[in-house]
Amino acid sequence: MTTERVQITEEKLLSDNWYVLKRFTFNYLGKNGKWTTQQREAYDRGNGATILLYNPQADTVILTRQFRLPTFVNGNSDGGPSSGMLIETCAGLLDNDDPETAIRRETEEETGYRIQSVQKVMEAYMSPGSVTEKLFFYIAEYTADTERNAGGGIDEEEIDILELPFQQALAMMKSGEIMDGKTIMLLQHLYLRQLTQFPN
Ligand SMILES: Nc1nc2c(ncn2[C@@H]2O[C@H](COP(=O)(O)OP(=O)(O)O[C@H]3O[C@H](CO)[C@@H](O)[C@H](O)[C@@H]3O)[C@@H](O)[C@H]2O)c(=O)[nH]1
Ligand SMILES: [Mg+2]
Repeated sequence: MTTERVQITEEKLLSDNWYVLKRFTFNYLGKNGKWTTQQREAYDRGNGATILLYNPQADTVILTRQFRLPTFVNGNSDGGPSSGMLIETCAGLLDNDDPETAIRRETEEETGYRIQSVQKVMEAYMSPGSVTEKLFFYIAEYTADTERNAGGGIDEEEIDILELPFQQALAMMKSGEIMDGKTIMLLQHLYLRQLTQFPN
């Protein structure tokens, strides 16, 4: 890939053991008008989608909880039973689907809910210094009558489904019990929407 300011000159595969880690060498035109040669590593897991399920009548949300190894090795471990467990909005990789198809699939696999209409909230790069992934954010309503199966994930996944009062989820964000970026973004989005009649 080449633009007026950036020319990628080499792409070296460092690992494709699971997802793909590459080292890029590129020429970069600085603000001072000089070209430098630089290197950066980038981890490519494809793009993803995430969703907050909200029941407006009951004022509750559906979140998930699962073991996340990277958090376990970076402070999320008190040695107790919740070591490495992270509370998150339902999320998954697109796996060649468009974002809306992917989030419907993931919602059913992980939470069991077969949702009707989904609303797009935003798109965001979540870790732009090292991870290529762009995440597509959604919100959808569910009710006690929404069709559902057991959920819990596929293959080796062990995903707990949490139905929480929205106010409790907000309090857990403030107390540090919820520390996942995408989850905080969606909870804050819903909070702002309620507070300000922010357009959907
Ligand atoms: N064996 C093996 N499995 C892996 C590895 N890395 C990931 N997996 C598994 O691959 C599956 C991918 O599940 P998805 O539901 O598609 O993705 P996700 O891990 O939930 O990712 C979503 O959440 C991330 C964390 O917040 C997001 O970063 C990402 O965007 C995505 O939306 C998970 O079961 C995960 O454990 C690996 O190195 N080895
Ligand atoms: Mg997932």
